[in-house]
Amino acid sequence: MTLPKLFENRMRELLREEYEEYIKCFHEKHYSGLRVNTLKITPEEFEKICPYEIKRIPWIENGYYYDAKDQPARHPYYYAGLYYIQEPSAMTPANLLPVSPGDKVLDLCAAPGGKSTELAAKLKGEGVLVANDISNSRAKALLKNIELFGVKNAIVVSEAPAKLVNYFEGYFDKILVDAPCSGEGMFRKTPSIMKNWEQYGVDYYNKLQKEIILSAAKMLKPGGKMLYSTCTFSPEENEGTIKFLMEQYPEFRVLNPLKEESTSGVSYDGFSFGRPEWVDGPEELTNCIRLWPHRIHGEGHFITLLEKTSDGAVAGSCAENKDKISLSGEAVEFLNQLELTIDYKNLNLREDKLYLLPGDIPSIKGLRILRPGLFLGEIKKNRFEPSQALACTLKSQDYSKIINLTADNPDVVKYLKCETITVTGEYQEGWNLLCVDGYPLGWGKLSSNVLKNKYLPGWRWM
Ligand SMILES: C[S@@+](CC[C@H](N)C(=O)[O-])C[C@H]1O[C@@H](n2cnc3c(N)ncnc32)[C@H](O)[C@@H]1O
Repeated sequence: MTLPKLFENRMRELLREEYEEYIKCFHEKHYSGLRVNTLKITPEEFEKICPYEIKRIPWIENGYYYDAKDQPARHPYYYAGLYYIQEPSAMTPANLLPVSPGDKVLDLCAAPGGKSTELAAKLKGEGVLVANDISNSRAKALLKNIELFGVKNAIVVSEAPAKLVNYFEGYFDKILVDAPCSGEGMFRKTPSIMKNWEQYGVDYYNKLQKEIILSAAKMLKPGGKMLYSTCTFSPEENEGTIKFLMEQYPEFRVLNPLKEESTSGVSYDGFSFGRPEWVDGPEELTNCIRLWPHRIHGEGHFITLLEKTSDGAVAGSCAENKDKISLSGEAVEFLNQLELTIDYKNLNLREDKLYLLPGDIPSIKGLRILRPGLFLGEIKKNRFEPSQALACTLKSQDYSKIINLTADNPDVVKYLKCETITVTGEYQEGWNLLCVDGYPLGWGKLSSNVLKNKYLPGWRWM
């Protein structure tokens, strides 16, 4: 692999005696990882059913290395949302932001959702996650991952951060800013990023990062915590951005995230700290974390946990759901059958689509919203069609009409390819939830042993 000369020179200057060791890692393979979705399964349960070899990532409780030849994205468990494929270092930011159930959380640069899905898992369905990405096409991928993961309490948005400030000033308890960056930490895994680095350079991204972090700062509650991360090494984009934030907003201080979290069973060996001297910045920048590919089994990353200490902006008042609806007929009948807590005052009907909104949120009218909450289904001429997203939030015990197949049954892949399947056995007619080894995949409508396929066509197995 040929690295850009300018990059090599910069790295030699930064790393000095460590440079040779760093450069050697380009001759080694990169590591593949998956992160277990704790909304659906515990790591211990997953270890029992995982059909291929996995090994714990030392610093991520629900993260595992796998061998690329095993292709976990082509297994029915992937389609059941049991895990997310994610580079091991990229698991660290969401892991180190201390999110608790009930928090109001913003993921400002969220697509395709690698970190949002973990933040949602930490919320355990309580509180709200606003997952945003400025790119509409990338936000669509984000939406898919949020729904596949079975997240009930997310709003998916595609907006410029500065516009969100008008709606959410001082509102969030926790914010993740996984900023667009020059991607130096990913050169080994995705060499094509080098072209981008040469075309745009560090300064282009640094300008964007400064704009984004200032908007994020305004949306954080006093006492709230914000985690800033990149997958690049350059001091300007990392310590430099944090120094800039602290000059504009002196109420921010840098915390040591490794001291914040309970570290039982987790090893942070190989983590490096921030370098204030690289940007002539304050000493507390040593609390930042840098992951180097020659020190851990993962790619390059940078992480800073910040706290907003003093009184800043005041949270906007929460809007009532003014579009309250009274539901009747099939929709109510269907929803009443589910073991799903539905606060009926949070139901919202937009055209023929029925949503369950997260409670306690400001008005979001005027924003580009991909999902205002959990999409429950469509009401068509008084008939109710449950959605794919709803299927993904359920556990098999939440609904009585279940067709459960084992992962090695060829009908599972047939179903995921949107084909009609025939079932034999004692099943009830109507809407059935098709499961693989007890984990829901999607809906089908059963009539005389023929299951009409209702799997979302856009998600089908290719
Ligand atoms: C590093 S990626 C995010 C990866 C994501 N957090 C994940 O874990 O899957 C950065 C994202 O920032 C988005 N982005 C670029 N400029 C932005 C801006 N001005 N505001 C918000 N997001 C932006 C990009 O579309 C991109 O999806």
